Amino acid sequence: MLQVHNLHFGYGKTPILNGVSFEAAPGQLLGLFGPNGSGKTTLFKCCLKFLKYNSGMVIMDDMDIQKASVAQMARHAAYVPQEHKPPFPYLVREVVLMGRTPHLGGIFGISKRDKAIALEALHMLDIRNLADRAYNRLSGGQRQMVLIARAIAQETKLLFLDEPTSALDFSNQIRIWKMLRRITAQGITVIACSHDPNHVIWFCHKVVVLDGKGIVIQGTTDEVMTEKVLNGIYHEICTTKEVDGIRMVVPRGIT
Ligand SMILES: Nc1ncnc2c1ncn2[C@@H]1O[C@H](COP(=O)(O)OP(=O)(O)OP(=O)(O)O)[C@@H](O)[C@H]1O
Repeated sequence: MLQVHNLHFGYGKTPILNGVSFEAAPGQLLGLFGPNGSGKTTLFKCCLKFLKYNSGMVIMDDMDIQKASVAQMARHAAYVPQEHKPPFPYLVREVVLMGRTPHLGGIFGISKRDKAIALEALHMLDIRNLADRAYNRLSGGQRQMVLIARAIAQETKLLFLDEPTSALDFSNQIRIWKMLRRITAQGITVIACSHDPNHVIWFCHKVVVLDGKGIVIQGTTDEVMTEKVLNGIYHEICTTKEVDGIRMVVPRGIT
């Protein structure tokens, strides 16, 4: 569970998050939505203690993150950044195994169980075939899936994903969003940024919309992802349609 109370943060004198408050319950997939530069990554970084917020409170389960050590944070939350390219040619299975670091047991180091969990995460993402490839020689989309596998292997109750399918083909996008929905059914809380309103409508339970100053609106996906709200964000270019019972956003005026 994640609770954010009245969070304030700015870069220097430029405020980005003004009194941000929201909650993501166990088993919820929460979408973080808003135009470029609206503060989504900044909010993630504040929640993960990569940035020090000016005031407010972030609670993970029962833990106030201000009082948490790095090791405690890593046992509570996994993070998939937008982009990550390490300089060393680690193998994919080594990168995924790094997700186990917060759980490694002292002198015993990596156990058979850790290896099995990492392997299972590769299976879940359907990328076992990449296990012995050098991570820094993969395509952007392949790297994105490896990072998601690493986060799954970390076995945390909270997952933060920054545009998790931005580099993926259509089929992999849908596969990954479905998988995120499946893991929420196990009680995991997933918070994911997305620029695709359809992904938010189809897969998220709740959504928080940011605008570079704070929250514009939040609520269930049906309440928030309306034509009116989307046209406010994207300057009147959206229309919503229903196809086979599935609601979708399409751009106006492209024919
Ligand atoms: N280190 C920094 N120093 C100063 N300003 C920053 C810094 N990082 C981000 N910003 C600014 O803060 C604002 C929010 O950026 P952020 O990356 O959080 O937005 P975002 O919603 O994640 O954007 P995108 O969808 O484009 O990834 C932007 O105006 C950005 O230029």
